[in-house]
Amino acid sequence: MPESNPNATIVGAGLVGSLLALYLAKKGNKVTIFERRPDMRKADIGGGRSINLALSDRGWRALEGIGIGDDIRKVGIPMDKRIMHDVKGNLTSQPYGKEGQAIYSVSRGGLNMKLMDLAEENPNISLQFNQQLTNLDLKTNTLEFHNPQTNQDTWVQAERIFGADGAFSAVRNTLQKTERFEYSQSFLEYGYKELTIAPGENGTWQLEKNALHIWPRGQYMMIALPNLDGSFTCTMFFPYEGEHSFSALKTEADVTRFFGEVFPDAVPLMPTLLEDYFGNPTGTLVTVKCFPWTFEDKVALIGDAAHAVVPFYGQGMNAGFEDCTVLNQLMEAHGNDWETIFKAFEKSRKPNADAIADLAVMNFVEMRDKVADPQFLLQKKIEAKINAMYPEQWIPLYTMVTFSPDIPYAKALKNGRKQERIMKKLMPYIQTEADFEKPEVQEILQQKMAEKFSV
Ligand SMILES: Cc1cc2nc3c(=O)[nH]c(=O)nc-3n(C[C@H](O)[C@H](O)[C@H](O)COP(=O)(O)OP(=O)(O)OC[C@H]3O[C@@H](n4cnc5c(N)ncnc54)[C@H](O)[C@@H]3O)c2cc1C
Ligand SMILES: NC(=O)C1=CN([C@@H]2O[C@H](COP(=O)(O)OP(=O)(O)OC[C@H]3O[C@@H](n4cnc5c(N)ncnc54)[C@H](OP(=O)(O)O)[C@@H]3O)[C@@H](O)[C@H]2O)C=CC1
Ligand SMILES: Nc1ccccc1C(=O)C[C@H](N)C(=O)O
Repeated sequence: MPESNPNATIVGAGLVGSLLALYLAKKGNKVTIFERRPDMRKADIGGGRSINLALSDRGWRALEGIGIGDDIRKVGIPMDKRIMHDVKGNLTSQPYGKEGQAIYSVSRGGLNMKLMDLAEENPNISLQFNQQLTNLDLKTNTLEFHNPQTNQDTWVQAERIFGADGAFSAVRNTLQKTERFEYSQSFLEYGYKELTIAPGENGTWQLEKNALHIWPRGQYMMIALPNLDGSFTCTMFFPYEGEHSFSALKTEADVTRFFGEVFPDAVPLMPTLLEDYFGNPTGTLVTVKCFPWTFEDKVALIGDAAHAVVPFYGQGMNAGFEDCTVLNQLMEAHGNDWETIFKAFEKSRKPNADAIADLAVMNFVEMRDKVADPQFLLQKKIEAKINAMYPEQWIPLYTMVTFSPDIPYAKALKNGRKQERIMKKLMPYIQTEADFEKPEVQEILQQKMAEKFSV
């Protein structure tokens, strides 16, 4: 029993679904969003487990496209460096980019609610909460939603459906049953747990505010991102099994002893450690790849539903927001020719989604292990010098991914691999920053750069 016939039906009012609605409405579409959860602005349910997120240039570009970049920037905390904490509490730091470049810690719930507010203000967007997609019939483009609060089911016949329903997407589940649909999911043998560093007196920050803090411990790590109220949200990435693992920490005494040994400078700042550790769920870490992302001119996957990546580059949402930027460009180029838009969308985005998936896994090794190695930090300083010498040809990988919204992820990955090969040749000659000036180093560098190295 069809109930309505909107132009665009979005499943999921998460970060990407809410932003997508604004872009679609801007292009004259009438949009209805169906969200499984209650309205987070009314219910005290927060914004999910990860309470802050790192927002960077791809994300900013998409937010600026709907005119809210400045509003969000006001409530974001710039983090211009990593600060590493060793087991004795000694600190080292590594800048993310050049002077003035930073990633921003923003509240996940705050950002999602802001996007929902804007969507609700728009007369062409309707938001429906407590509507869980339970069935999708691709022949008739009919969606079935279940409202767990009223126990009622609703059927909606849609013209065009966008699956923005996250890493465990129900829309994708339906596409999986179509012919030749490629799908893979791969879980890390690690989970994550969110913990808290409390605010200091009068809402001050007990660690350096404008930094992302890392406690790299080889096979595992903890990180902390600042919040506006002076607290930090910590995330512990830890194996499920093994000597140092979730399964090995069973009692309060286990947790107190282990954290005291491996994160001694953080523990005194974490008065709710035991409450958080035993009260918060252990999250899974998954990469999902699939293809195609679209079905005829009727259905498209977007955001995590199309490409869930592990969180270690802080790019999942940024990549989903970039999907919206690209879709918007395609709507501008092709008007209402949705078949062309969908085909071009998946063709352009798929290689980039695959690349950020690989980059994210690589960044886990960098964060939990390499950043503790002085030789790695030296290499990063040398790369900054090469960048200063060859600003057009040599842009550090982190900068290409994070601060260069025009360089596709796939190109960044390819160039990053080339750079790594060159660094492997140079670093054996370099023990200090001054060694960069050595003639043999300069000679190898010039020779490699001459071999047609361009971004
Ligand atoms: C620990 C962690 C840290 C992260 N940190 C960062 C970071 O710093 N920077 C960054 O860019 N990214 C980060 N990410 C990734 C980021 O969270 C995701 O990429 C982003 O949330 C994807 O947005 P989305 O809208 O596609 O999916 P989601 O945010 O998951 O939204 C999906 C929405 O769909 C709804 N939904 C699900 N199923 C149904 C259904 N059947 N019917 C109706 N509605 C449904 C959900 O309730 C939800 O509201 C992190 C992820 C994790 C796990
Ligand atoms: N790439 C990654 O490693 C991960 C990414 N994310 C992304 O982070 C964002 C928000 O996270 P958050 O709000 O915490 O998400 P949630 O974990 O709250 O939401 C995901 C929902 O998906 C369902 N689900 C199905 N299979 C699994 C599974 N194996 N593990 C966990 N959940 C599963 C659960 O629904 P039910 O309770 O009905 O079974 C769960 O409530 C989302 O974008 C999500 O896509 C989240 C986790 C991992
Ligand atoms: N937001 C995150 C969530 C989980 C893990 C890492 C991040 C990061 O942002 C890491 C940052 N880009 C870094 O490379 O230091």
